[in-house]
Amino acid sequence: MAILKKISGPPPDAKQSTTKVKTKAKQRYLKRKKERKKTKGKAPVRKGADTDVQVESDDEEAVEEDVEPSDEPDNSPAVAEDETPSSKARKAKKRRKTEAEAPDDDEPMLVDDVVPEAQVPPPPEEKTTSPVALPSFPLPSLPNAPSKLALARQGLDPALLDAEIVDPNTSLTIPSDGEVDGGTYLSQKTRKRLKELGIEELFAVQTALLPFLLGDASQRRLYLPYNPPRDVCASAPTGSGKTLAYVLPIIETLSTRIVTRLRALIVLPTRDLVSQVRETFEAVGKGSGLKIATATGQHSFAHEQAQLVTDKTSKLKGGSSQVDILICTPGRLIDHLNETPNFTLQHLRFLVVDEADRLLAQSFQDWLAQVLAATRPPVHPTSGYELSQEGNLVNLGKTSLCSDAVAPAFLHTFSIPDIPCSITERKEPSCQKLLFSATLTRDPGKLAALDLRQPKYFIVQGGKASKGDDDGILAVGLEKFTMPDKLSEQYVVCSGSQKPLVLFYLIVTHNVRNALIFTKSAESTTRLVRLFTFFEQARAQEDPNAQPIVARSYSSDLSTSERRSILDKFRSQDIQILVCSDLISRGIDISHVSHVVSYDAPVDMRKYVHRVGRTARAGRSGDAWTLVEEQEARYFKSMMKDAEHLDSIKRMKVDSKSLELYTKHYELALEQLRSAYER
Ligand SMILES: Nc1ncnc2c1ncn2[C@@H]1O[C@H](COP(=O)(O)OP(=O)(O)OP(=O)(O)O)[C@@H](O)[C@H]1O
Repeated sequence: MAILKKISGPPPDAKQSTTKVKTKAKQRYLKRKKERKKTKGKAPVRKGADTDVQVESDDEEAVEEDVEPSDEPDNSPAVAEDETPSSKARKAKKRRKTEAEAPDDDEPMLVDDVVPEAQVPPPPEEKTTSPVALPSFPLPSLPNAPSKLALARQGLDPALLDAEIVDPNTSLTIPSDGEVDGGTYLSQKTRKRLKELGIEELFAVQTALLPFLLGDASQRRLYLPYNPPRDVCASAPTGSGKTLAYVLPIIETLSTRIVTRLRALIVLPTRDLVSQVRETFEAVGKGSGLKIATATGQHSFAHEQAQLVTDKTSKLKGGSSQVDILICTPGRLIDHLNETPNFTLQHLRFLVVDEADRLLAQSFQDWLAQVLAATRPPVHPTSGYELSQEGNLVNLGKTSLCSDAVAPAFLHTFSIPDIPCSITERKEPSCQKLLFSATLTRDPGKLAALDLRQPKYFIVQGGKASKGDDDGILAVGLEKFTMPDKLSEQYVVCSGSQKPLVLFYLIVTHNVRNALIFTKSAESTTRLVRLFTFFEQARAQEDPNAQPIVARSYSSDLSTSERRSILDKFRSQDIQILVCSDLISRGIDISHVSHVVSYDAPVDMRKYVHRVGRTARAGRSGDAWTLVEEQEARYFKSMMKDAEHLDSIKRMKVDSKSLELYTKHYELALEQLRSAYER
């Protein structure tokens, strides 16, 4: 605005009025001058028009040069001398007439009021020159879109630039016998155990993590108070063996323990996952002597307490753990932290957060902050001892001290005020955090809550990316999700009313016998299972040779024991189709799942990745189908496009003619469902 004002000069009104004043004053002055001349009779002869013009012109110049002389001509001595009374009267009459003829707005502008030329501010340039066009400025335009690389770099955690990008096809054969570990860093005993379990080689994520966690002998110790270990964040596709990537190092490191302390804590989002991970620990750690427990709320609190601690009566600074490894859900963990006497996390050597992005989003009782606080020594220790006046150490009776039960980093809690000694030296807790997920967030803001210590990132991702180069930065910065190698993905667009029929058609025509079908809610799982059961009955009635497919629902509506029984039946293939909510979209490992169907399309890419990841696990092949309602198609495609995944998912067409084959059975099933709900 300021610039515009400057350019355009004073407002037009002001300019006009200045011009007007000058012109009229000039006119009046010239008139009077003429009169004076006439009166004096100095020019009795009437001049020609040309001469008149000339005179006027001369006078005008004089006025231009010196307005001051417009001092009342009446007062000029020459006039005063020559004036007769009659001419005076005439002049006065003329002046009155002139003033009367002047327009109203001229009223205040008497000759006396004319601003002398010298005082008039110089006229702005525009007045005399032709109007100048406003300077033209370039039109505003959008800046160039930042490059992908620039976007990827934005806000990138510096630790991510140092991320190790692992090729998903990397593997390492586990040597059978003998002392040579073949670069696996696994003990002979563990290797033997793995062979018994049918595991012949390490998968990509395992080949990267084992050397990092076990390679350096000094880092394998239980306590590292002066050289605390670096934390680890691992992102690898679904079914790529992340569980063994932490189970193996934990078992190898803890097997050296002499006394039982809670040294590994594994936090998982669901009870089902807790049971599954426990099975892996038990299978691999068989014969290691390590004690494993779970806390999920499946059993009574007292029962769990009895499993976790030996002594609930006296207060022990170092705790009294009965277990080496605890696998739990966050809610129950907090309950034990707050209410189970002698349950302590001070000895933790490993804190594993599996499905980390999901757990970080879970703010239940601020569980993470509480857990992290429990692994750190208190800032202001309250010693259970004080010095008597005689200088003796007096036990205040608050705690029983058994020094070898206290973690080194917590020893200073026993220091006696004002007496410096070696145990007052601050030591770091030895707890190493290990984070895992197929969709691990790389947002430093979200990971900040974990207070990671020099985190080392491992990213299992295909392509030509490698550490530090542009592709590597793109790979880590843009959160691209990697799918299992042998996963084939398709989607079908159909109307909402035809969706169940399309699903049944696909199941029957593709002879699907091991499938997980995901719906959006627990309630819709039940309804869909009922409809499918009626459909199968209708089909069996028409064709006695047809083997009805058994489907069951699996959701949070069921009790834990019911869920376990259903999962067992599905694993043993007594149930062929499990219609489930997203409760088991993460982590659940059922090897024979051949198809995953998203009956209700997932609303975010993370959910999609975890759902489809229930098939094509551990190098097997699998199919993922997504049923997309017509009105959802645009959103679904844009979601895929944003994730740079649209090219990998193919559209499958199901024409209405094909559906006619089963329309009769479907309508019958619908009828039965309606009457079932009416009942
Ligand atoms: N080295 C290996 N050799 C053979 N099978 C393996 C190996 N490592 C893991 N597996 C098997 O691969 C399957 C998938 O492993 P796991 O459940 O750990 O995958 P994940 O990466 O945790 O997947 P998700 O992200 O879905 O939780 C399991 O059945 C596991 O037993």
